[in-house]
Amino acid sequence: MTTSLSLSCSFGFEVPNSRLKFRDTRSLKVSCDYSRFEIRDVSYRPPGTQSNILSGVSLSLTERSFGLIFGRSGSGKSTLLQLIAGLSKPTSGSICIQRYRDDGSPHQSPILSSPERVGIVFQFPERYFLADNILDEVTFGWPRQKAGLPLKEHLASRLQRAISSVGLSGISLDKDPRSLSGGYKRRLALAIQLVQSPDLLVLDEPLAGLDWKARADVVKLLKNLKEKVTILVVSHDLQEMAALVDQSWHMHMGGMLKEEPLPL
Ligand SMILES: Nc1ncnc2c1ncn2[C@@H]1O[C@H](COP(=O)(O)OP(=O)(O)OP(=O)(O)O)[C@@H](O)[C@H]1O
Repeated sequence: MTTSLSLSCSFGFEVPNSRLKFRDTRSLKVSCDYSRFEIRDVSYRPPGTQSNILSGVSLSLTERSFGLIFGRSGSGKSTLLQLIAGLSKPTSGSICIQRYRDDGSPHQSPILSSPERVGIVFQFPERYFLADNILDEVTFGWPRQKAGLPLKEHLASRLQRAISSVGLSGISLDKDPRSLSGGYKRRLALAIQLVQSPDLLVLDEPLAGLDWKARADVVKLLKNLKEKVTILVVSHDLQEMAALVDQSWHMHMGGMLKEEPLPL
């Protein structure tokens, strides 16, 4: 006789096999909470202007899934990413992380999203590299002299995790970031954000300007990353991204967002 033990996934809790077989007749159920990243009725009008760029935008993305926003140029996609990353504030509405019980009921009051919880990789991130070696580029802004040993060890382990999760472990950290190939520059841009352990990673056109090989390389990397972090992408490259996408939204002109399948 075998019994199924069903385990549902939790935030920050790895369950490699979701169904385990046991020699018993009793059915055991172990279940856990999950989180969703939520945009609730957000509108945005830039200060000093008369019309909204975004109007009543709502979106809900389950943790460790991959969301994609597509739409015409000028519809408001990049503006939405900037609000999500905390670079501008919504005129109305809220952006938060909501925990749910496994029966779907909200667990507690939502936590308002803050810039530390979100990593953003802009279009052509390599244009913003400042340092002349990879280590300085990734650790830019970290405490230099004052940090004690425990903090330094903690930062070093985060650095190691971020570097290896984007497949840069084999590359010398002394290397000039500008000498990397196009695909590796994108890996570095992702590592810079991952080192902050964000809850959400937002990427604006991650494949733009890359050759076919680097594009395939970045898609493969994103497939691996989505196991570890929630990802929201703005992209025109729908065909190449399709296999990764769990949920998709169409940004219509006038900044109105609707959940729609990819138009392939
Ligand atoms: N600060 C601002 N003040 C006034 N208008 C703005 C401001 N920022 C963006 N816009 C306008 O808002 C609209 C949406 O811009 P946004 O860059 O978000 O579009 P997008 O969908 O990301 O376009 P693309 O795909 O070309 O990047 C555009 O018409 C843009 O000119």
